[in-house]
Amino acid sequence: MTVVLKLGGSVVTEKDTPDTVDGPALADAADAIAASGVDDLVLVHGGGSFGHPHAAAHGVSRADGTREATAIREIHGAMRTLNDAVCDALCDRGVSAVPHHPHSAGVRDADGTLSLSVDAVAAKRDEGFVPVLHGDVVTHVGAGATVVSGDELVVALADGLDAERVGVCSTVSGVLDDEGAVIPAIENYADVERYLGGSDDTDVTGGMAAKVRALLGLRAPASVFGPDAVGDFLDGETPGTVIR
Ligand SMILES: Nc1ncnc2c1ncn2[C@@H]1O[C@H](COP(=O)(O)OP(=O)(O)OP(=O)(O)O)[C@@H](O)[C@H]1O
Ligand SMILES: C=C(C)CCOP(=O)(O)O
Repeated sequence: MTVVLKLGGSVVTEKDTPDTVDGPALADAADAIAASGVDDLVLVHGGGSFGHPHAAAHGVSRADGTREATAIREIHGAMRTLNDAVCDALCDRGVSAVPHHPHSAGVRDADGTLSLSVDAVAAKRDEGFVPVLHGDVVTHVGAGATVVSGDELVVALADGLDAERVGVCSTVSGVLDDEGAVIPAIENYADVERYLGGSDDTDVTGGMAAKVRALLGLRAPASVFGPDAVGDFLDGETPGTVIR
């Protein structure tokens, strides 16, 4: 049973300090993953204070591209640095985490549709590794290169690998209503659109609104939950908000 789990960039980084890992938060998440014993696991992490400020500085988003190789390398390089930190934290705890960089595995066509080759991800999983992907910058036909969010990768991986469970860990304990209460389940974007905003920090991919929209497109149900619930999710529980 394949499980796809995204660790939000706002969880594993200090999102208001550029290029800074949140060491204790990353350690907690890595501890929970190591303790879970889930072996068919594919991980994704977001950009946090690594990808987003560099993308914003170059005017690059999911829709606005760049043709500057230096900009592409800077954004991708920042994400590789964060990916190294995430893989290090996992390997230090005995998890066989290996990097998988979407920049070399994905492409957007002219209308923005993402194609992500999942064969190499599946092969890593089948060989007992835990592939660790990340939000990145990918070639975009007609636009140079644009940002791909970790949430889009979660959708592509979950469907491409026929995952049975999908988890998205953010700083919030779920999708919240206007009184700050966790919405238990979402089946329709229009029902919750009025509650959904962008991100509190520099975020070129859209915060919770884009997250919910992307997860509603999944075949498998997805849970959105906070950092304290990673272990519960991996133990088979459904903390936070279920999106189906
Ligand atoms: N209705 C809502 N419920 C919960 N969070 C919301 C809501 N509307 C907006 N948000 C914001 O969405 C943000 C979570 O999305 P964000 O994209 O920042 O998280 P992430 O996935 O952890 O980070 P990253 O995009 O760097 O990976 C939070 O900052 C939160 O304030
Ligand atoms: C900004 C970059 C490069 C990645 C964005 O990924 P996300 O934080 O999952 O939206």
